[in-house]
Amino acid sequence: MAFPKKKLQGLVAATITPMTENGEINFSVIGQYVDYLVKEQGVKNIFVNGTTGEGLSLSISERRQVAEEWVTKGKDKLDQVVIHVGALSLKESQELAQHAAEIGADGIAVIAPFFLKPWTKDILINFLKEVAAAAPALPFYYYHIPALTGVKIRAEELLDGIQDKIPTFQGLKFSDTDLLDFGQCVDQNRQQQFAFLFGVDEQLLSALVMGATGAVGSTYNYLGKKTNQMLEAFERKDLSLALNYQFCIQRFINFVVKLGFGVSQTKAIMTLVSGIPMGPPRLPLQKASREFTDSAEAKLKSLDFLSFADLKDGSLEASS
Ligand SMILES: CC(=O)N[C@@H]([C@@H](O)[C@H](O)[C@H](O)CO)[C@@H](O)CC(=O)C(=O)O
Repeated sequence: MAFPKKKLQGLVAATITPMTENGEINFSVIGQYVDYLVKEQGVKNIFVNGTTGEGLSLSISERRQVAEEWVTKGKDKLDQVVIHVGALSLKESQELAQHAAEIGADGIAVIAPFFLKPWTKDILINFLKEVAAAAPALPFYYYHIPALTGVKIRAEELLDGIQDKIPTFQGLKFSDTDLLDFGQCVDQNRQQQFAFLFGVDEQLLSALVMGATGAVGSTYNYLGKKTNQMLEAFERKDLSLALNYQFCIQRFINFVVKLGFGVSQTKAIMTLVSGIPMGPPRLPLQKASREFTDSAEAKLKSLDFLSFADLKDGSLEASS
Protein backbone atom coordinates (compact mmCIF):
# COMPACT_ATOMS: atom_id res chain seq x y z
CA MET A 1 0.00 0.00 0.00
CA ALA A 2 1.29 3.46 -0.88
CA PHE A 3 0.85 4.87 2.62
CA PRO A 4 2.58 8.10 3.60
CA LYS A 5 5.92 7.61 5.28
CA LYS A 6 4.86 9.93 8.04
CA LYS A 7 1.90 9.29 10.31
CA LEU A 8 -0.68 12.08 10.26
CA GLN A 9 0.11 14.13 13.34
CA GLY A 10 0.06 17.63 14.76
CA LEU A 11 -2.59 20.14 13.74
CA VAL A 12 -4.94 19.53 10.87
CA ALA A 13 -7.13 22.46 9.81
CA ALA A 14 -10.72 21.50 9.01
CA THR A 15 -10.95 23.75 5.98
CA ILE A 16 -13.76 26.14 5.25
CA THR A 17 -15.25 26.06 1.75
CA PRO A 18 -15.01 29.66 0.57
CA MET A 19 -18.13 30.92 -1.19
CA THR A 20 -19.12 33.98 -3.16
CA GLU A 21 -21.91 36.24 -1.97
CA ASN A 22 -24.32 34.40 -4.28
CA GLY A 23 -23.49 31.01 -2.83
CA GLU A 24 -21.12 29.56 -5.43
CA ILE A 25 -17.79 28.06 -4.40
CA ASN A 26 -15.01 30.61 -4.59
CA PHE A 27 -12.14 28.50 -5.87
CA SER A 28 -10.04 31.58 -6.58
CA VAL A 29 -8.94 32.07 -2.95
CA ILE A 30 -7.86 28.49 -2.16
CA GLY A 31 -4.23 29.06 -3.20
CA GLN A 32 -4.03 32.09 -0.93
CA TYR A 33 -5.72 30.08 1.85
CA VAL A 34 -3.04 27.34 1.61
CA ASP A 35 -0.27 29.95 1.92
CA TYR A 36 -2.00 31.55 4.87
CA LEU A 37 -2.28 28.26 6.77
CA VAL A 38 1.33 27.34 6.14
CA LYS A 39 2.98 30.74 6.60
CA GLU A 40 0.80 32.47 9.18
CA GLN A 41 -0.55 29.56 11.20
CA GLY A 42 2.16 26.90 10.80
CA VAL A 43 -0.51 24.35 9.85
CA LYS A 44 0.47 21.95 7.08
CA ASN A 45 -2.27 19.34 7.18
CA ILE A 46 -5.85 19.84 6.09
CA PHE A 47 -9.17 18.03 6.34
CA VAL A 48 -11.36 18.94 3.38
CA ASN A 49 -15.16 18.75 2.93
CA GLY A 50 -15.84 17.93 6.58
CA THR A 51 -18.26 19.68 8.93
CA THR A 52 -16.51 23.05 8.71
CA GLY A 53 -16.24 22.68 4.94
CA GLU A 54 -20.02 22.12 4.66
CA GLY A 55 -19.18 18.90 2.81
CA LEU A 56 -22.65 17.44 3.25
CA SER A 57 -24.23 20.63 1.85
CA LEU A 58 -22.23 20.44 -1.39
CA SER A 59 -23.14 18.45 -4.48
CA ILE A 60 -20.94 15.47 -5.37
CA SER A 61 -19.56 17.39 -8.31
CA GLU A 62 -18.69 20.35 -6.06
CA ARG A 63 -17.04 18.05 -3.52
CA ARG A 64 -14.86 16.59 -6.26
CA GLN A 65 -13.86 20.04 -7.50
CA VAL A 66 -13.12 21.34 -3.99
CA ALA A 67 -10.98 18.29 -3.19
CA GLU A 68 -9.10 18.69 -6.46
CA GLU A 69 -8.41 22.36 -5.89
CA TRP A 70 -6.98 21.79 -2.40
CA VAL A 71 -4.77 18.94 -3.60
CA THR A 72 -3.52 21.00 -6.55
CA LYS A 73 -2.88 24.17 -4.59
CA GLY A 74 -1.41 22.28 -1.64
CA LYS A 75 1.14 20.38 -3.74
CA ASP A 76 4.67 20.82 -2.36
CA LYS A 77 3.30 23.14 0.34
CA LEU A 78 1.11 20.95 2.54
CA ASP A 79 2.18 17.71 4.21
CA GLN A 80 -1.12 15.88 4.04
CA VAL A 81 -4.54 16.47 2.51
CA VAL A 82 -7.28 14.24 3.89
CA ILE A 83 -10.63 14.29 2.09
CA HIS A 84 -13.85 13.59 3.92
CA VAL A 85 -15.89 11.35 1.60
CA GLY A 86 -18.76 10.39 3.90
CA ALA A 87 -22.24 10.51 2.35
CA LEU A 88 -25.66 9.00 2.89
CA SER A 89 -25.32 6.99 -0.29
CA LEU A 90 -22.67 4.28 -0.28
CA LYS A 91 -22.26 4.72 -4.04
CA GLU A 92 -21.54 8.43 -3.70
CA SER A 93 -19.11 7.78 -0.88
CA GLN A 94 -17.28 5.21 -2.99
CA GLU A 95 -17.18 7.57 -5.94
CA LEU A 96 -15.64 10.27 -3.78
CA ALA A 97 -13.15 7.83 -2.24
CA GLN A 98 -12.03 6.67 -5.67
CA HIS A 99 -11.77 10.25 -6.83
CA ALA A 100 -9.65 11.18 -3.79
CA ALA A 101 -7.23 8.41 -4.74
CA GLU A 102 -7.12 9.50 -8.38
CA ILE A 103 -6.24 13.11 -7.54
CA GLY A 104 -3.45 12.11 -5.14
CA ALA A 105 -5.00 12.88 -1.75
CA ASP A 106 -3.17 11.51 1.30
CA GLY A 107 -6.15 9.92 3.01
CA ILE A 108 -9.90 9.65 3.24
CA ALA A 109 -12.23 9.97 6.20
CA VAL A 110 -15.83 8.87 6.60
CA ILE A 111 -18.62 9.68 9.05
CA ALA A 112 -21.38 7.23 9.87
CA PRO A 113 -24.40 7.56 7.55
CA PHE A 114 -26.88 9.56 9.58
CA PHE A 115 -30.35 9.30 7.99
CA LEU A 116 -30.90 5.57 7.67
CA LYS A 117 -28.46 4.74 10.44
CA PRO A 118 -26.32 1.71 11.22
CA TRP A 119 -27.40 0.50 14.65
CA THR A 120 -24.59 -1.94 15.40
CA LYS A 121 -20.85 -1.90 15.16
CA ASP A 122 -20.83 -4.66 12.55
CA ILE A 123 -23.21 -2.82 10.26
CA LEU A 124 -21.24 0.39 10.54
CA ILE A 125 -18.00 -1.48 9.85
CA ASN A 126 -19.58 -3.08 6.77
CA PHE A 127 -20.47 0.35 5.40
CA LEU A 128 -17.02 1.81 6.13
CA LYS A 129 -15.31 -1.26 4.66
CA GLU A 130 -17.13 -0.83 1.35
CA VAL A 131 -16.06 2.79 1.15
CA ALA A 132 -12.46 2.04 2.11
CA ALA A 133 -12.31 -0.69 -0.56
CA ALA A 134 -12.96 1.92 -3.24
CA ALA A 135 -9.59 3.51 -2.40
CA PRO A 136 -7.44 0.53 -1.39
CA ALA A 137 -4.17 2.46 -1.47
CA LEU A 138 -5.31 5.33 0.74
CA PRO A 139 -5.15 5.55 4.52
CA PHE A 140 -8.64 5.45 5.97
CA TYR A 141 -9.84 7.43 9.01
CA TYR A 142 -13.14 7.01 10.81
CA TYR A 143 -14.70 10.38 11.65
CA HIS A 144 -16.56 9.95 14.94
CA ILE A 145 -18.97 12.84 15.52
CA PRO A 146 -21.98 11.34 17.35
CA ALA A 147 -23.59 14.66 18.28
CA LEU A 148 -24.13 15.43 14.59
CA THR A 149 -24.65 11.96 13.11
CA GLY A 150 -26.75 10.59 15.97
CA VAL A 151 -24.79 7.33 15.63
CA LYS A 152 -23.68 6.64 19.16
CA ILE A 153 -21.64 3.46 18.63
CA ARG A 154 -18.62 3.92 20.88
CA ALA A 155 -15.34 4.45 19.07
CA GLU A 156 -13.64 2.01 21.43
CA GLU A 157 -16.02 -0.71 20.27
CA LEU A 158 -15.59 0.19 16.62
CA LEU A 159 -11.80 0.05 16.80
CA ASP A 160 -11.74 -3.43 18.29
CA GLY A 161 -10.28 -5.59 15.50
CA ILE A 162 -10.98 -2.96 12.84
CA GLN A 163 -7.85 -3.60 10.77
CA ASP A 164 -8.97 -7.20 10.18
CA LYS A 165 -12.00 -5.77 8.38
CA ILE A 166 -10.51 -2.56 6.99
CA PRO A 167 -6.80 -3.12 6.28
CA THR A 168 -6.31 0.53 5.29
CA PHE A 169 -7.61 1.81 8.64
CA GLN A 170 -5.03 4.29 9.94
CA GLY A 171 -6.76 6.34 12.56
CA LEU A 172 -9.63 7.99 14.27
CA LYS A 173 -10.88 11.55 14.14
CA PHE A 174 -12.68 11.86 17.46
CA SER A 175 -15.06 14.83 17.62
CA ASP A 176 -16.67 14.13 20.96
CA THR A 177 -16.14 15.10 24.59
CA ASP A 178 -16.21 11.54 25.97
CA LEU A 179 -12.63 11.25 27.15
CA LEU A 180 -13.29 7.82 28.63
CA ASP A 181 -14.10 6.51 25.16
CA PHE A 182 -11.16 8.39 23.63
CA GLY A 183 -8.70 7.24 26.31
CA GLN A 184 -9.79 3.64 25.86
CA CYS A 185 -9.29 3.87 22.09
CA VAL A 186 -5.68 4.88 22.75
CA ASP A 187 -5.10 2.44 25.60
CA GLN A 188 -6.47 -0.59 23.76
CA ASN A 189 -4.56 0.08 20.57
CA ARG A 190 -1.10 0.85 21.86
CA GLN A 191 0.43 -1.83 19.67
CA GLN A 192 -0.96 -0.19 16.52
CA GLN A 193 0.46 2.86 14.84
CA PHE A 194 -2.93 4.54 14.59
CA ALA A 195 -3.36 8.30 14.45
CA PHE A 196 -5.63 9.54 17.24
CA LEU A 197 -6.87 12.92 16.13
CA PHE A 198 -8.94 14.88 18.62
CA GLY A 199 -11.69 17.16 17.34
CA VAL A 200 -12.80 19.30 20.27
CA ASP A 201 -10.36 22.19 20.11
CA GLU A 202 -11.24 23.67 23.51
CA GLN A 203 -10.32 20.37 25.22
CA LEU A 204 -7.24 19.41 23.22
CA LEU A 205 -4.81 19.52 26.13
CA SER A 206 -6.81 16.90 28.02
CA ALA A 207 -6.78 14.70 24.94
CA LEU A 208 -3.01 15.13 24.57
CA VAL A 209 -2.63 13.81 28.09
CA MET A 210 -4.76 10.81 27.03
CA GLY A 211 -2.46 10.15 24.07
CA ALA A 212 -3.87 12.14 21.15
CA THR A 213 -1.32 12.21 18.34
CA GLY A 214 -2.87 15.20 16.62
CA ALA A 215 -5.99 17.28 16.23
CA VAL A 216 -8.45 18.22 13.51
CA GLY A 217 -10.48 21.34 14.07
CA SER A 218 -12.03 24.53 12.79
CA THR A 219 -10.12 26.91 15.04
CA TYR A 220 -6.73 25.79 13.68
CA ASN A 221 -7.57 27.89 10.63
CA TYR A 222 -7.01 31.04 12.66
CA LEU A 223 -5.66 29.90 16.05
CA GLY A 224 -3.21 27.39 14.62
CA LYS A 225 -0.15 29.33 15.67
CA LYS A 226 -1.38 29.71 19.24
CA THR A 227 -2.38 26.04 19.42
CA ASN A 228 1.01 25.00 18.01
CA GLN A 229 2.61 26.90 20.89
CA MET A 230 0.49 24.83 23.25
CA LEU A 231 1.61 21.62 21.52
CA GLU A 232 5.25 22.71 21.83
CA ALA A 233 4.87 23.49 25.52
CA PHE A 234 3.23 20.09 26.05
CA GLU A 235 6.04 18.39 24.13
CA ARG A 236 8.59 20.13 26.40
CA LYS A 237 6.55 18.88 29.38
CA ASP A 238 5.86 22.48 30.41
CA LEU A 239 2.31 21.72 31.50
CA SER A 240 1.80 25.01 33.22
CA LEU A 241 2.51 26.96 30.03
CA ALA A 242 0.49 24.51 27.94
CA LEU A 243 -2.44 25.07 30.28
CA ASN A 244 -2.08 28.82 29.95
CA TYR A 245 -2.42 28.47 26.19
CA GLN A 246 -5.39 26.12 26.51
CA PHE A 247 -7.17 28.43 28.94
CA CYS A 248 -6.53 31.38 26.68
CA ILE A 249 -7.98 29.49 23.69
CA GLN A 250 -10.88 28.38 25.87
CA ARG A 251 -11.64 31.98 26.80
CA PHE A 252 -12.16 32.78 23.15
CA ILE A 253 -14.16 29.65 22.33
CA ASN A 254 -16.26 30.02 25.47
CA PHE A 255 -17.02 33.61 24.52
CA VAL A 256 -18.15 32.78 20.98
CA VAL A 257 -20.04 29.65 22.04
CA LYS A 258 -22.16 31.82 24.32
CA LEU A 259 -22.96 34.08 21.36
CA GLY A 260 -23.85 31.08 19.18
CA PHE A 261 -20.97 29.42 17.34
CA GLY A 262 -20.88 27.13 14.33
CA VAL A 263 -19.73 26.97 10.73
CA SER A 264 -21.21 30.39 9.80
CA GLN A 265 -19.37 32.06 12.65
CA THR A 266 -16.15 30.22 11.76
CA LYS A 267 -16.41 31.67 8.25
CA ALA A 268 -16.84 35.18 9.65
CA ILE A 269 -13.92 34.86 12.09
CA MET A 270 -11.61 33.41 9.44
CA THR A 271 -12.46 36.26 7.05
CA LEU A 272 -11.68 38.73 9.79
CA VAL A 273 -8.41 37.16 10.93
CA SER A 274 -6.96 36.09 7.58
CA GLY A 275 -8.36 38.84 5.36
CA ILE A 276 -9.37 36.13 2.87
CA PRO A 277 -13.10 36.32 2.05
CA MET A 278 -14.83 33.09 3.08
CA GLY A 279 -18.26 34.33 2.10
CA PRO A 280 -21.58 33.25 3.56
CA PRO A 281 -22.50 29.66 4.40
CA ARG A 282 -24.95 27.69 2.30
CA LEU A 283 -28.57 27.22 3.39
CA PRO A 284 -29.82 25.97 5.80
CA LEU A 285 -27.04 27.86 7.62
CA GLN A 286 -27.39 31.61 8.03
CA LYS A 287 -24.67 34.21 7.74
CA ALA A 288 -23.16 35.34 11.06
CA SER A 289 -24.48 38.69 12.24
CA ARG A 290 -22.46 41.89 12.17
CA GLU A 291 -22.91 42.04 15.93
CA PHE A 292 -21.28 38.61 16.30
CA THR A 293 -18.31 39.57 14.14
CA ASP A 294 -17.74 42.83 16.02
CA SER A 295 -17.89 41.08 19.40
CA ALA A 296 -15.55 38.30 18.21
CA GLU A 297 -13.11 40.87 16.90
CA ALA A 298 -13.05 42.74 20.20
CA LYS A 299 -12.42 39.48 22.06
CA LEU A 300 -9.65 38.42 19.69
CA LYS A 301 -7.98 41.80 20.22
CA SER A 302 -8.29 41.61 23.99
CA LEU A 303 -6.63 38.18 23.94
CA ASP A 304 -3.87 39.37 21.59
CA PHE A 305 -4.99 36.81 19.00
CA LEU A 306 -4.98 39.30 16.16
CA SER A 307 -1.38 40.37 16.61
CA PHE A 308 -0.18 36.79 17.15
CA ALA A 309 1.92 38.07 20.05
CA ASP A 310 3.49 35.28 22.06
CA LEU A 311 1.68 34.41 25.25
CA LYS A 312 3.92 34.81 28.25
CA ASP A 313 3.82 32.31 31.06
CA GLY A 314 1.79 33.91 33.84
CA SER A 315 -0.39 35.97 31.52
CA LEU A 316 -3.29 33.84 32.68
CA GLU A 317 -4.35 36.40 35.21
CA ALA A 318 -3.57 39.35 32.96
CA SER A 319 -6.17 38.73 30.28
CA SER A 320 -9.86 38.18 30.68
C1 LIG B 1 -18.87 20.25 15.76
C2 LIG B 1 -17.68 20.89 15.12
O1 LIG B 1 -17.83 21.65 14.19
N1 LIG B 1 -16.50 20.59 15.64
C3 LIG B 1 -15.26 21.12 15.09
C4 LIG B 1 -14.42 21.74 16.19
O2 LIG B 1 -13.23 22.22 15.64
C5 LIG B 1 -15.18 22.89 16.86
O3 LIG B 1 -15.49 23.86 15.90
C6 LIG B 1 -14.34 23.52 17.96
O4 LIG B 1 -13.95 22.54 18.89
C7 LIG B 1 -15.11 24.63 18.67
O5 LIG B 1 -16.16 24.11 19.43
C8 LIG B 1 -14.48 20.01 14.40
O6 LIG B 1 -14.45 18.85 15.20
C9 LIG B 1 -15.14 19.73 13.07
C10 LIG B 1 -14.23 19.22 12.08
O7 LIG B 1 -13.14 18.80 12.35
C11 LIG B 1 -14.65 19.26 10.68
O8 LIG B 1 -14.92 20.33 10.19
O9 LIG B 1 -14.74 18.21 10.07
